[in-house]
Amino acid sequence: MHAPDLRTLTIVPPQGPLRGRVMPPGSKSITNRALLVAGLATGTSRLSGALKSDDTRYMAQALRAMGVNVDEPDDTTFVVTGDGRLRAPAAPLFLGNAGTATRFLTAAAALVEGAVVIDGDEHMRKRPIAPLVAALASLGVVVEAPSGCPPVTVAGRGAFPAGRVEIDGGLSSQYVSALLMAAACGEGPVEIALTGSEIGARGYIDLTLASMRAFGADVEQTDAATWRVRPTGYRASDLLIEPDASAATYLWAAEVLTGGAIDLGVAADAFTQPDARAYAHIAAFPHLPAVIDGAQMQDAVPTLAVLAAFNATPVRFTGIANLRVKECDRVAALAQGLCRIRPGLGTEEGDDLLVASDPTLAGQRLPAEIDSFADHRIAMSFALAGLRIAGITILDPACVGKTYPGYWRALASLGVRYEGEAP
Ligand SMILES: O=C(O)C1=C[C@@H](OP(=O)(O)O)[C@@H](O)[C@H](O)C1
Ligand SMILES: C=C(OP(=O)(O)O)C(=O)O
Repeated sequence: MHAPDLRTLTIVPPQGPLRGRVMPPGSKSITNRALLVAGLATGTSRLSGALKSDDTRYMAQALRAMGVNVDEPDDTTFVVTGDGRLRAPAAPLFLGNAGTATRFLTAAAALVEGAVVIDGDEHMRKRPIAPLVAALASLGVVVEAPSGCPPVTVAGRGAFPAGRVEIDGGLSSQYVSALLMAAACGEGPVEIALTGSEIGARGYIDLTLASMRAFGADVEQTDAATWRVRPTGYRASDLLIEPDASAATYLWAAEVLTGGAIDLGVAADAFTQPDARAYAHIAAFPHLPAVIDGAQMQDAVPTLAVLAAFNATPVRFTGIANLRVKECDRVAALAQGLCRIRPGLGTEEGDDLLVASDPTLAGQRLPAEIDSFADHRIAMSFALAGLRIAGITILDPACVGKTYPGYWRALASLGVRYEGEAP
């Protein structure tokens, strides 16, 4: 019943607390970083605990198309063998709606000798990449993206130019991560400096630095907004990838919403990913703070916003302007979904989201069709509302395959049923 090819999924609220053990899949962010840097290394790297999902499949396929050998001996392992070079792919690299793969490979394409076209689906084609393109061009890379979004064409000349590059990471920290990772394969040292406003997602830069260092890169922060990357290239390495913190937020929220006990097999403070910061808020439920700054836990905002609907008091989400350029406009999608459940439950105020909150929602039957906008996080977070409200239907439930293909099965393993499914 919870097969991912269904067009809609209506959740039956469980009768009691959810209990059991569910391990979230491997981190998307770390898997796609590790795949890239392992692909740039010389030798064989074994990545275990990895995520297998749409986003990581696109990265793996793109690397294969550029001559890297990527084997998949089991459901959670990639074995990557490279020779320190990327070759020109025969066809455009299609990366679906994987922001990490698209941004990271745009910078890495400069390492190819020849043309690389980086493209994605209709959603990716609306996600801005102009700041990264401008930064690469300023270093002398021949690159263009006429619409400011993919497709991007890079005419690589086999090396990443040395020098200093400035980048505005305000719209996406992935631009900065992309430059950092490619820079280790520079012709000489590369200095990467942030301009513009402070980037929201510093934690993702830390993840990038950790992945680079795990594969032998030499990168140092020279001041609050500048990194210097030495031209070491990468050394093949084995890596155990931690579970995905963003995926964990749904399980933490399911636990507090149902008063249950879900063992994730990993403590909240063991994560190195930014979204693990959401745990402290989730653990405070139903007393979430009046204002949550989502900047440092961006992908957890949909989870927190749906949880906030059941909170004792209203919650305002700030620092979330760049949620408008994720897989969909998440600020608008969250407001719309919340209002489908009950008019006025979610309101956009500028770029803030105000969740009115109403603990009496729990236990009611409020049939609502939630448009996922092809966004895995919208689908997964509104499923949480379905744990306490009868009649919540998620449209396009298969979109969870972007980062958590086993999500519906994971909830089912905890005792959640879907309408039409035998009890
Ligand atoms: O670097 C990463 O792995 C990510 C950075 C964040 O995106 P932005 O930097 O575009 O905000 C986050 O939303 C995305 O899911 C993963
Ligand atoms: C924003 C996300 O993904 P990406 O930018 O990697 O496509 C996400 O997974 O929530």
